[in-house]
Amino acid sequence: MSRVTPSIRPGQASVLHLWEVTVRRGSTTLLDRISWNVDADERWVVLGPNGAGKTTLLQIAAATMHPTSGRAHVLGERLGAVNLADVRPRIGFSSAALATRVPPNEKVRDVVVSAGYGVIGRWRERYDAMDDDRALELLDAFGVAHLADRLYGTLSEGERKRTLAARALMTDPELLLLDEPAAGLDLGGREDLLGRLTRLAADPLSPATILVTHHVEEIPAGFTHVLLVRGGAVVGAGPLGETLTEQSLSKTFGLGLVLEQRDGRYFARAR
Ligand SMILES: Nc1ncnc2c1ncn2[C@@H]1O[C@H](COP(=O)(O)OP(=O)(O)OP(=O)(O)O)[C@@H](O)[C@H]1O
Repeated sequence: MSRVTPSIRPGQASVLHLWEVTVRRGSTTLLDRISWNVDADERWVVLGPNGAGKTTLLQIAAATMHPTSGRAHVLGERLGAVNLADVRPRIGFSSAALATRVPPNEKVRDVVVSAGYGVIGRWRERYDAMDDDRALELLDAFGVAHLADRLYGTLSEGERKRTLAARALMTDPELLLLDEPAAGLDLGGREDLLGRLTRLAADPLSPATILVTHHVEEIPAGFTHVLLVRGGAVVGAGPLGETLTEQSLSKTFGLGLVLEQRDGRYFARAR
């Protein structure tokens, strides 16, 4: 598949715009001239095998890492030209790395509400009743409001994932980043979470969303676009229906795959 041709400047609706973004660490190239644009009304899946560069890409999108070369605009701000701390509160981010940093003795409602201050773990910040109401509303949207007063450390893997997804939305972000939100969930937990993400995707008021996964089965119905990555480079990018094919998926994972689609969901197996 040919390299995606980028426009030079981000458009009006662009929330993320990468142009020839390369990330190197020593002699290793983590990302190799990635060009990619995400508009405000789009819901993207980033799909690729282990080590493809997905988490690195998400760190650029989260404004927590600079490219070694190339240009990255996040929410209209060019990385390197602005203080990244100004951009970060406008981004909701849920990841396995964050999950391990939440103190186990933190109340679930506080895990969510403390996102308003960009901190992990409630300390001396003052939150008003509206913040607490919003945190409860979001916990409810992910089906875990009944756990609001439990300690985070007592939650199951699936309950933690849902709590962190609620936290990611607490600041009403303009860009929502979900790194493997369904990893480690059982079948029921995965399907429940995907149903909630499908409803989120369908809401026109929801932020632009980027979801990283290894599995096509974890693509929520209603997501609109896919970025396929392998070896730090783009294999394909565009509307899901036309970009995610047996051929492109096989190329992304380096093996012959059969891909099936039913009711907006995808299923893959080795040929
Ligand atoms: N500081 C570093 N120095 C050298 N190589 C690195 C460094 N950080 C990451 N890498 C390598 O870069 C590649 C991309 O890593 P990344 O975590 O972005 O991949 P990923 O697609 O998220 O993988 P996974 O699906 O396994 O989580 C991996 O091969 C990783 O080992």
